[in-house]
Amino acid sequence: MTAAGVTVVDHPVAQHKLTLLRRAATPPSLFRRTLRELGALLAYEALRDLPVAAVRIETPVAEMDASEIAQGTLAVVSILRAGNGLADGVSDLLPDAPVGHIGLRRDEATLKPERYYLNLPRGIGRARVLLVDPMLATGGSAADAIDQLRAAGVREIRFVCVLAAPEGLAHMAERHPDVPVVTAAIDSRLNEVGYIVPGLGDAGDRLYGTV
Ligand SMILES: O=P(O)(O)OC[C@H]1O[C@H](OP(=O)(O)OP(=O)(O)O)[C@H](O)[C@@H]1O
Ligand SMILES: O=c1cc[nH]c(=O)[nH]1
Ligand SMILES: [Mg+2]
Repeated sequence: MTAAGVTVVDHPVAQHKLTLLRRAATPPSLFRRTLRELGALLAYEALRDLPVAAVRIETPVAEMDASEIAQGTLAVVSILRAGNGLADGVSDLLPDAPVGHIGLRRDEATLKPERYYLNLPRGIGRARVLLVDPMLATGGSAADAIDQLRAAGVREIRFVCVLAAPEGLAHMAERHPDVPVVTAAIDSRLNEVGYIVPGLGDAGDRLYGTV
């Protein structure tokens, strides 16, 4: 467990969508739509304590004190490629939050992440960052993405995934104990080629039909 905590979103709607993602027979079109919907549900839970600003508004009936998420409070960062499937759902929920991208690909032999792209929104150091990637397997990709966010001056980060392996959670606890993890499930283990078991396969390939 990470010191900052692991939240498993066990809501029936989230679990139903997770089952669709896990099924090998689910085609990319349904996988993409479902990952997007689950991204919104997981982000909703991960942002439960996001600070809001007071704002005076007029309803058709009266003036009142209301609350809103101020511009600059939140940024979303997606770990390419598969993270984009979740990030689209977060953008459905919070369309004004800027979205950054960190390009990482896992080397099939070493299972270590290789960097190939970085594009972060201006002023990201002042925002809380929701870092999204469906799979936390060895944890190498998430930990490296967090290293890059820290180097850019980000202080508060939450990591949202669909599936976490115990090995990935242990890696996060060691490298980034202050980063909370929100996931739809914790699976049993990694197999000999670093895939989550029972898992859902290669999230990027299933999202983009590149299997
Ligand atoms: O926890 P780890 O062991 O680092 O593995 C998880 C990473 O592997 C997958 O990406 P992949 O490298 O397959 O890239 P893709 O999204 O482009 O398919 C996944 O989306 C994570 O980024
Ligand atoms: O099971 C896994 C592990 C890493 N990356 C994936 O896409 N799936
Ligand atoms: Mg992949």
